[in-house]
Amino acid sequence: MAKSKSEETPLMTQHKAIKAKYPDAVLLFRVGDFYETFNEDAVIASKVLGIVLTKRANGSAAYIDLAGFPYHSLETYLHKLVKAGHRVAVCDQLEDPKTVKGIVKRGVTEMITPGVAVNDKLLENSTNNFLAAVHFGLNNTGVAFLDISTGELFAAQGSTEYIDKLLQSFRPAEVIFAKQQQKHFRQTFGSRFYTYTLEEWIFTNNYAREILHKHFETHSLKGFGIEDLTDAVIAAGATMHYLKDTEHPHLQHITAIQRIDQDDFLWMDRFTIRNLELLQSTVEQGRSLIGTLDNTLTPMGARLLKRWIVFPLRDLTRIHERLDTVEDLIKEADRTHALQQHLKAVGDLERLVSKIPLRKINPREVMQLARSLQQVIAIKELLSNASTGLLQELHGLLDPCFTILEKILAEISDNPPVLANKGGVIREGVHAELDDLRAIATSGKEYLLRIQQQESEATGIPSLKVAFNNVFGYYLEVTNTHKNKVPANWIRKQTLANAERYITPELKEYEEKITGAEDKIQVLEIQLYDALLLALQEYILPIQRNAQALGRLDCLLCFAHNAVQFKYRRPNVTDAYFIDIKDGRHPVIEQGLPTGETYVTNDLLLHQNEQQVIILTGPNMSGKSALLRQTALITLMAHMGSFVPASAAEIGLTDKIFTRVGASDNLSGGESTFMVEMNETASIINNLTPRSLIILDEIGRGTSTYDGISIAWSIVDYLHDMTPHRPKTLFATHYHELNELENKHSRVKNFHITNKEVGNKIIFLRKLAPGGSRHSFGIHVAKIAGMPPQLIDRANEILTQLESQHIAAPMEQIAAPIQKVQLSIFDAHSDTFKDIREKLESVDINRLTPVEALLKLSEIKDLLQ
Ligand SMILES: Nc1ncnc2c1ncn2[C@@H]1O[C@H](COP(=O)(O)OP(=O)(O)OP(=O)(O)O)[C@@H](O)[C@H]1O
Repeated sequence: MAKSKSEETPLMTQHKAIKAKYPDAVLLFRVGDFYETFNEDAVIASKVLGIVLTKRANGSAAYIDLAGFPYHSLETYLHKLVKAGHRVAVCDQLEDPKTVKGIVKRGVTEMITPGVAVNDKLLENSTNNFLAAVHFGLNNTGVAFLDISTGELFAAQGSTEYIDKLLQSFRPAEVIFAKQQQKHFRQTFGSRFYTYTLEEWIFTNNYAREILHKHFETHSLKGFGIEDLTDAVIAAGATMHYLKDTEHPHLQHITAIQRIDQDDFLWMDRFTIRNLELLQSTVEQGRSLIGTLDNTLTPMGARLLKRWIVFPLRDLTRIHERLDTVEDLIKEADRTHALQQHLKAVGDLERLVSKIPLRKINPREVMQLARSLQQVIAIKELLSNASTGLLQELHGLLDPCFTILEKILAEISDNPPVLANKGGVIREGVHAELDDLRAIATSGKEYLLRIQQQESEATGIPSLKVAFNNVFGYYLEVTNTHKNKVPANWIRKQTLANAERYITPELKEYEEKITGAEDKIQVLEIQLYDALLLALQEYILPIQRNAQALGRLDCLLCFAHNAVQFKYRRPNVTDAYFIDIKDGRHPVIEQGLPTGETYVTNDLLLHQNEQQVIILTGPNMSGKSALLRQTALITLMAHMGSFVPASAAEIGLTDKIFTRVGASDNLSGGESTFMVEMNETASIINNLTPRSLIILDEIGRGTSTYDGISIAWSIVDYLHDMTPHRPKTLFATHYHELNELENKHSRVKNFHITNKEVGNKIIFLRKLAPGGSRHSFGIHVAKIAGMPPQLIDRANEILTQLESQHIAAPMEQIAAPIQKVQLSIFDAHSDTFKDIREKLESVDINRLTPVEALLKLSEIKDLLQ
């Protein structure tokens, strides 16, 4: 039949049909030895990958854009496309082109998105790659986090604030939710994440349960403790659905759902995780806590440590268990050293085992898995006489899986090739037929060498060689100098610049024998390898248990290592209501100090009944923020079961740590507005308990001075008067007016960070001392920063003038900001708030200084309570 005018090629018709199923993904379309992209995909690929964009004829239809790359570069290019935020569908040839007439069958074999990736190049060893699903229910929000590369699946539900904290802790590479909830998601969580929306029916209870029951082969989700958490179930179901949607049907390595329970962990909201720089520094090239503490030896340990940091324990027994273990590991130094040596030789068991059902594990990785299991034998042996409960538990969990280990070692050769079809994967002696075929292949090869020698002698061509290529198989190569010696019965196949290539009937006869054997060897080796993988599949669960146990052991060994290396001490974590730190240091700053400088240590006591609120003043750059954060970090580390940077520390059990930093510290992410600062502060005040620790760093500075003082003042008032909670609070400020509060409240104490003035220079002593400070030396810091001398002189002049003036504070300046403060801060006192304002209006405001006005305000409030 004649082609109609606009008819495209069959290849493009096939491409169009497949692309229609993946409209929002870049389709990598395998054609021979290349992955090609067409049309809009080609434009993207050429831009992102820097490959040439060309045009190609498409039958009698319009020309199309085209860009491609060799198939063996897939991983490299995939990485670039996904990192650039694209979803990629890999479309492979599903038949051998040699055996098919006409167009080869093709289909998408894998879809890669930022949150669904198993390719090594896309993954970071020490970081999980989580896909998250979020579902807003009627009363709760559900979330699930799934890492297909490790098989871990977590689920939780609760308030949006809780889910926000979990999102900050797990830092998913991609978040999915229902299309209809898009606006809600943006309003609640902003645009911090790479997101993708799915149809609403996927986020339903029945569908989620159906998909989860089927996958886990259960009738309920009780075993995972999430049966009643409908929104969490929906989210977990959505993640599993998404994996199947992205062409990942083999998920036997996802063996459980782990419930995350808010009450099990010391609570830190997302602002605290950010402000304390737990996972990431807030400044470019700065160090985070994880960057300092992570001395783990395995990827499992490194990933787990990140979770231990954002989910510190809240259970005294479990904290002590970890501390006891760290102490024991330090004491038993020889055993610890041996454990470390064996752990170093363990591969990424979690990710290796996850590749089994996905059929992505190569022979070399199978061998790595076996060698890791051999280390398990040695580690288990070393733990056999462990004295602490935790090490005994780990000893019990370790299982070298002897049967499969022996099978791998018996069947896979010592140094196998990466690709199963390359030959040499299976050892000799495993399969009789394979051995016979190998004998033929090798003797054939030896024979070819003999031919080479014989022909060389017969023709007198010394440089003659037998070689092979894919086009005409085995051939004889003769350099141009000896061309004239070639016998007449040789058939010339190719002429090169310096040589000619020939074949002979004898050569072809042997070639058939050898290649026949080699083909059979390849088929047999792949069969045997597949059978081994099938057997290995039965061991997914025990190997995962090993991986988890080794991850925990690694974290504990890391704590022991840090304790010795950084001179950390065991904290005494008790159920008291105070925090008493002796010679505390900031774990991150102290490691980053230039050589020769030492960190100035400080003692700090926060006590619910005596020293509940500390107002900390001192010059700019003196170390206020460092002291605040080190107190929070020491408390947090103690709750992780780690030793701490202090000579001694008594840490009362803490259930929540809140940190807030004045707005101008957080200029990134569009979160620098004063409103955000106030929202954050309001959310602390509404969530406090007697075991909470609050770190406030220059709260109120995001607005005018009077507004700021008023807010800071009323926050301290409020926290002090919060009976019976009395949350322990550290408040650093440049508002020296707040020092007045010590006289007003029994549990508010002033401290300052000392400095010394030598001539016109300030030396920071960084020691904490009782009493408030009156100066911030901001102008001095400006001078150090290199401001021009004229500017500095002028600033000093203005400062002197201001200090000598009596600045009256119009009462509106005090009252107005209070209106601005979120009403939620005054939730319990909303009537009081109204009364305060009435009383305020009756005062002759023009006569008062700001501080007097605030005292008045406070008095009025007290009166009304
Ligand atoms: N105890 C200490 N020992 C040694 N160096 C310290 C100590 N405390 C702080 N520093 C160093 O001083 C720098 C400034 O400290 P920090 O940011 O805590 O000052 P600050 O008083 O909060 O300043 P500002 O009021 O300007 O925000 C830190 O980055 C650190 O390098």
